[in-house]
Amino acid sequence: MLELSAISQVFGGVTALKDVSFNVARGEITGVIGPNGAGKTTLFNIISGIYSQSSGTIALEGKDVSRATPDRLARLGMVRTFQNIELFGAMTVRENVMVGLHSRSSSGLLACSLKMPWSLREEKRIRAEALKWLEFTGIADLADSIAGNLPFGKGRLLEIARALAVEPRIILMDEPAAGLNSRETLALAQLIRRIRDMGITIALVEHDMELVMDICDRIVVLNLGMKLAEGTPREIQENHEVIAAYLGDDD
Ligand SMILES: Nc1ncnc2c1ncn2[C@@H]1O[C@H](COP(=O)(O)OP(=O)(O)OP(=O)(O)O)[C@@H](O)[C@H]1O
Repeated sequence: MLELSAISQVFGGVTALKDVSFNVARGEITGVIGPNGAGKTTLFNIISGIYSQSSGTIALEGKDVSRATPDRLARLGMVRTFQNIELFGAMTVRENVMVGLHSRSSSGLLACSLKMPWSLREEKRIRAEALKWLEFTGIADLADSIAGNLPFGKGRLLEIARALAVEPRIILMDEPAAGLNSRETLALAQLIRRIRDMGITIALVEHDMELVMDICDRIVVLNLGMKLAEGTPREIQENHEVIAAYLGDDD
């Protein structure tokens, strides 16, 4: 689904990533883990088109997307969520999801805001579609609440609902469990599995080891900017180099 080949990133004199290669398999949950400063965020910013890597290539479903912008990646079916949730705080929960749907609709945001007759029908369809994704993520009862007033955990679910609404083929999740309590983290694990079971590929960066070991089909471990190991959760848990890297981490 997603192929990374020899990705390197140098910031000034600092090598943040060196020759990192791995594949994210279609229909699987792939976790990227590693001690602080390992290069996880940098790698995610490169994959999602926010940074342009110093060298190396990226292919999405066989298409070269090495220098693709986030917009182009979204058109090709790749979306991401952020560690620091990015929502339209003054809009309602439902409107936040509708924004993504409008960007794909035929009548567009302008026609809808002018309330053109054909766009009213489209608007109704989009409202219903948005509600469907709020139901899927379990926050439909909050549809008319102002997004900026949501508790953090619900905000994260809204961000995921908005990402799903554009019907991506792959979702990148940047620390989806950050800031969640243990009950919310368990619910998130179930939600992520349900997304995978719909056939959507998932790649995530995450610090919560229990969550990663629980939900990931495969795990890639970065350390000091390099790929240290790759395998099933069990293989990673038993890998001595991985254990040593984490014991050396004072996180
Ligand atoms: N914009 C930047 N400019 C300079 N150096 C950077 C930049 N971004 C990251 N780095 C450096 O690259 C290395 C990898 O950082 P990165 O944030 O990707 O690690 P990480 O694995 O995400 O860490 P954490 O788990 O703490 O979030 C670090 O040494 C960091 O200081």
